Amino acid sequence: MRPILVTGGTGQVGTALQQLGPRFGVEVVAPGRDGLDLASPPSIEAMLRSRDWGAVINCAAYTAVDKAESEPDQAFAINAVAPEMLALETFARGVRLLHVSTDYVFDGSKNGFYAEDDPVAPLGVYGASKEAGERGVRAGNPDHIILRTAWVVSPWGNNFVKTMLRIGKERPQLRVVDDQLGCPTSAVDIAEALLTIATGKGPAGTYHFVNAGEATWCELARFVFDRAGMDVAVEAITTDQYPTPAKRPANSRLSTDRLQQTFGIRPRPWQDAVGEVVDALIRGTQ
Ligand SMILES: NC(=O)C1=CN([C@@H]2O[C@H](COP(=O)(O)OP(=O)(O)OC[C@H]3O[C@@H](n4cnc5c(N)ncnc54)[C@H](OP(=O)(O)O)[C@@H]3O)[C@@H](O)[C@H]2O)C=CC1
Ligand SMILES: Cc1cn([C@H]2C[C@H](O)[C@@H](COP(=O)(O)OP(=O)(O)O[C@H]3O[C@@H](C)C(=O)[C@@H](O)[C@H]3O)O2)c(=O)[nH]c1=O
Ligand SMILES: [Mg+2]
Repeated sequence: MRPILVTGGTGQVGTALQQLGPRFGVEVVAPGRDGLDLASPPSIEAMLRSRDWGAVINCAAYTAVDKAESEPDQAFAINAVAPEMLALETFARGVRLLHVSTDYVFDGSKNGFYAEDDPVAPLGVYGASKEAGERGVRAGNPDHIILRTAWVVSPWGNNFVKTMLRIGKERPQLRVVDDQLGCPTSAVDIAEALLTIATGKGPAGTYHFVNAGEATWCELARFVFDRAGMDVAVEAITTDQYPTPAKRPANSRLSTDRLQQTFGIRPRPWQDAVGEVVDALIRGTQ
């Protein structure tokens, strides 16, 4: 297969894609922001023109959920404007675009797991910017895959597991919200799904990929300390007791039925995936 271009090569999913590329027998080219700046249309155009790409995977994003509330222009520039430009540029070259999106496009009011066609209604700027990005991708390139995922963890970059391990070392007691339900997901598993799709022939459209099962942030925190063998007491609190600039959905569990049926991808339980991440962080290996 021709090489795959990955944006956001220094991020969690971008790093995982670089690591997995060889296993799929494909060259993954994954520049960081200095090699490909999504805020710069000429940078995007030049990178698209530089090689005969087999597919483009957009992993770059403005992911600071709370900060986005006070920086909406920056969030929309990277999460909405740039993906539409990538869609137009890939469409012009006959290249498939795989775009990673988020559970935060939903408002959390559903009882149960969200399907791809459920109505979106983001609660905050980050979610709104990602939702706008989805529309830009659909409008700009019919040959797109929008892969929504959630609660990404890995040994790299910033994520909830790393935050917990860090503050758990500083304090023997933590308070963590127990009324937001979601699907913790490993960046490595997302990368595997993306490469399976990118190197296959399945139909364009919107899909959900998360690890199997569900958890609250509090349950996830307790799992992490248990796995790490750390004696940290985690107090379950409500969202009201932990005020943040951005509102987050109370339920953003995603159903992966469509992806399983279409691509035969079977997500493993989040406990297996997150356990692997915790083990790697404790060992200091990646
Ligand atoms: N993290 C999560 O929990 C979730 C993430 N997602 C989505 O998954 C995708 C991947 O997320 P994840 O790997 O966690 O993200 P990270 O925050 O780990 O990485 C984001 C990447 O985007 C890059 N980036 C930001 N701004 C620019 C820019 N102007 N030009 C080029 N690159 C830029 C960052 O570069 P730099 O290092 O220089 O800042 C970094 O490489 C994103 O689309 C995100 O919205 C979906 C659900 C959950
Ligand atoms: C650090 C901390 C957080 N929390 C709460 C705040 C929040 O409701 C929840 C998660 O906090 P975080 O800020 O780590 O997670 P957050 O940045 O909201 O994570 C999201 O990131 C974006 C990019 C996504 O796309 C989402 O899928 C999701 O992964 O935990 C506590 O209750 N106690 C704590 O000590
Ligand atoms: Mg965060």
